[in-house]
Amino acid sequence: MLNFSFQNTTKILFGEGQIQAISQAIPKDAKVLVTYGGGSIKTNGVYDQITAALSEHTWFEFSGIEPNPSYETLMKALDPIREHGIDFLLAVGGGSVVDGTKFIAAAAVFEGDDPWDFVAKGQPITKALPLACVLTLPATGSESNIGAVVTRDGNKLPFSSPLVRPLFAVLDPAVTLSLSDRQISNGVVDAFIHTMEQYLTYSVNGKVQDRFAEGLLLTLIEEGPKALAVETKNDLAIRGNIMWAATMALNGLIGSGVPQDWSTHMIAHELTGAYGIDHARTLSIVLPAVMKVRKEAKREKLLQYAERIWGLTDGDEESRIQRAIELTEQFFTAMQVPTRLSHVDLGEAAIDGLIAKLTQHGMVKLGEQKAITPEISREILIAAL
Ligand SMILES: NC(=O)c1ccc[n+]([C@@H]2O[C@H](COP(=O)([O-])OP(=O)(O)OC[C@H]3O[C@@H](n4cnc5c(N)ncnc54)[C@H](O)[C@@H]3O)[C@@H](O)[C@H]2O)c1
Repeated sequence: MLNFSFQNTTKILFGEGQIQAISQAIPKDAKVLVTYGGGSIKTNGVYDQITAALSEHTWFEFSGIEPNPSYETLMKALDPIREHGIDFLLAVGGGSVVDGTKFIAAAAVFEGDDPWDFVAKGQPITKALPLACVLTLPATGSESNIGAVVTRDGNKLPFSSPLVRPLFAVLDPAVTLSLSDRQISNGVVDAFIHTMEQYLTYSVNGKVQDRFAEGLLLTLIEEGPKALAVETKNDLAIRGNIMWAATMALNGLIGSGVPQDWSTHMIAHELTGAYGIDHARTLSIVLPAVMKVRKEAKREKLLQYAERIWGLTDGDEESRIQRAIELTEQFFTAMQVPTRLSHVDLGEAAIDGLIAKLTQHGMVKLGEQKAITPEISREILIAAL
């Protein structure tokens, strides 16, 4: 395997009732800003649990962080931070709220002209307010990683810094019971594709990473559909397995010491940026096409994936790979997400604009071998039609 250094400092507080643990986990003298989204936490009891847990803290709130959080919304949080001398951020929500809060944490103490510079221009983040989170939607892994994605004027861009890694993350599977089927699907598929981005590359004999990744993929394939089925959807053990799988899929562990792809994400971000399609639903469209177009470069891993995930050992290599891609698409369909651009009413006419945006965003050498040029991205989008 490749050399690596791995450190994940986020303390995980897993299990039912763990929200109350934030009363001890946040310093008593902190001035806390609780950040959240559109208010689902007010109807599912999470807000009340936060209020009870913070009864001895000084805290304020900032709401309205939307899915695919926007720069404009996030910048509004800087006023209450300055006004109240906030020195600790608690994100309560899904990946959008956690990502948005990471941006706020760095923007609040940014010393340059415009915080967008650390997103669009890669200006280094040298400080950030401490943050932690209560996760309400298992999907992104943002709760214990250093990444975030923010959108400005249709440009959806990632940034990362160890300084924005949450100090702790509460993972209570019970808070996911209020999720809609659509959000459950999105979360399972997002976690699945995070795993694939770090697994389906080329072999460096990283046996531990591969088998951890395969364990996550198998868990998501086994438990994902159960979280949608009427008889099992409220089963907390199923929710718990999905929640922990999603965290583990993108906390740095399975990606350490192995090549990583991320072309599916970079191409898919343009679909969200341009058309506002849910993150996971863009990934489920792009990944099968990446598997098809990059079949040769990924051959060895595709065969391993076919055998270990789908039990495919009969037939020639080509037919096993083909079948593994079909089964991946069938899994996505079972999870009720689209697998073609046509499923979201997009056709060939959209492709020029998406390629122009990718190029504008510097996404011109994507993939584990940096071999995916805009021309190959075009092939991928055509394969996804
Ligand atoms: N930081 C990372 O490593 C990383 C990785 C992948 C994706 N992302 C980004 O994360 C964002 C997507 O995050 P997400 O998939 O977690 O979804 P989300 O945070 O956008 O939430 C989706 C919807 O679910 C609702 N919701 C959340 N929890 C709920 C609950 N318990 N009950 C009812 N409704 C609830 C939200 O209000 C929202 O309307 C995208 O912007 C994506 O690009 C970040």
